[in-house]
Amino acid sequence: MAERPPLPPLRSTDAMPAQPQAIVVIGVAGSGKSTVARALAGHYGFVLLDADDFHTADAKARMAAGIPLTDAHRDPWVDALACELQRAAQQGRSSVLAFSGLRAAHRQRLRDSGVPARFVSLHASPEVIAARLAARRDHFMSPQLLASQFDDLQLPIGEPDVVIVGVDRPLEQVLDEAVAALAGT
Ligand SMILES: Nc1ncnc2c1ncn2[C@@H]1O[C@H](COP(=O)(O)OP(=O)(O)O)[C@@H](O)[C@H]1O
Ligand SMILES: O=C(O)[C@H](O)[C@@H](O)[C@H](O)[C@H](O)COP(=O)(O)O
Repeated sequence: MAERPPLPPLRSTDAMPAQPQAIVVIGVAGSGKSTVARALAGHYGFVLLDADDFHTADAKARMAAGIPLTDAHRDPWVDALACELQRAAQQGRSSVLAFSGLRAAHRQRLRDSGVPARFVSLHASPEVIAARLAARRDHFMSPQLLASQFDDLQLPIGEPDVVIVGVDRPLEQVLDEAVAALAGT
């Protein structure tokens, strides 16, 4: 992954359970999943997993060419992510996973991994996200794919283990809200 700047420190006020668990940071491309997941992993002392690191070369080439993944492409990738959550848990480690999680069935696949999971869903308008994607460098994902990302997004309405965080504000505020929302779950 590309080098990213250091993040601001967070207050560590919330007690996290001893049983290994997963926090899954979801949202469309450019919503801030990798950035927020990295900060949360540091905050809680959890293992950081980024779903971008588990794509095949073919899948990355497809996205770089501006062709969206289909669910048939995503299915084995999500299976591999569920295995990674299990692997960390078997080692007694909790994890934070950055994962698009656009499809309800794929969120459910991670729940079905057996690792207790909570989700942080990052939301902003297409205009805000488009500006961030346009400014992002050194990433395989074509900014042209944003429209298809919103088309494929099945909002996590009625999923009680999902907290929704608006990201149209400075990162420090996004992180504070995510930590506070997770503490309330
Ligand atoms: N709250 C924020 N305010 C401004 N820029 C942000 C914020 N969160 C993330 N970014 C920037 O937006 C871009 C996309 O973030 P990234 O973490 O790569 O998103 P994703 O993993 O969801 O594709 C990056 O350049 C990142 O530095
Ligand atoms: O960081 C990003 O820009 C995105 O997460 C990007 O990497 C892509 O969206 C997924 O990895 C592919 O999966 P989906 O087609 O399910 O979004």
